Amino acid sequence: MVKGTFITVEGPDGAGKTTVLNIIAEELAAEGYPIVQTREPGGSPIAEKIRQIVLDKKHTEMDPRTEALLYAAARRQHLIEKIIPALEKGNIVLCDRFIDASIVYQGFARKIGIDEVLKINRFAIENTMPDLTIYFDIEPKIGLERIQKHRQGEMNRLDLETMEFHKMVREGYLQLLDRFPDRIKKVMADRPIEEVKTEAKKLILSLLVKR
Ligand SMILES: Nc1ncnc2c1ncn2[C@@H]1O[C@H](COP(=O)(O)OP(=O)(O)OP(=O)(O)O)[C@@H](O)[C@H]1O
Ligand SMILES: Cc1cn([C@H]2C[C@H](O)[C@@H](COP(=O)(O)O)O2)c(=O)[nH]c1=O
Repeated sequence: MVKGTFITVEGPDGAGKTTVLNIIAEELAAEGYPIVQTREPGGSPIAEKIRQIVLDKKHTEMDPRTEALLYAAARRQHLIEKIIPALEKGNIVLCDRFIDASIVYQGFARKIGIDEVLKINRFAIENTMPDLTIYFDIEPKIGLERIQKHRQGEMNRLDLETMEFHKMVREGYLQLLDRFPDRIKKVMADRPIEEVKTEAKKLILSLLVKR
């Protein structure tokens, strides 16, 4: 039986997910919570190798379905090697992106189709879904400007997509938010880091007290 709590963060590129998750993970760990922080694509040795392939700027010829399969494969390996064992031990797993990213980026923005992408992801995750997903909402222009300003050298293949693609990503997330209001909670991410962190942490703590 799974004893832990599975929490994911999602949102357009540059929304501040990683920055805020790092702070929350550190604070919760210092407060005594058993935290396992991880990310997608990646989070385990094999999945990190897949990450290098899928995000490589040189791979401009990658087919959308190949891309979707690589994300799903990385997800499967990460789940089996890291997420499920951590949940079985009763940890709180904080994961930077998960299945919603595939639904939005590959299903919606790449136009493969949400049902097609869901099918391969159901195969990958069986029935392990997050207990809570915090969606960091931001206009893509602001998110991309943040990335360009602070970490231009680290722009990956997806960051370099068209503005139209990034607008579709946000639109896709907003549709998911409407579809799964019990699981996905929105935080406005175009505010100072401290404010975004406080609101996201509140959502996490309110879930933890219920369990
Ligand atoms: N609230 C904020 N206000 C201003 N700058 C921010 C804020 N949050 C994060 N940043 C900065 O924006 C940049 C992108 O942040 P971060 O890498 O955390 O975003 P992300 O959502 O994880 O992006 P990606 O999904 O592309 O990895 C970083 O350089 C970070 O310092
Ligand atoms: C899990 C997942 C991710 N993506 C995209 C989203 C981002 O543009 C990159 C990951 O980079 P990050 O700096 O670690 O956020 O990959 C995707 O398209 N599909 C997915 O399933």
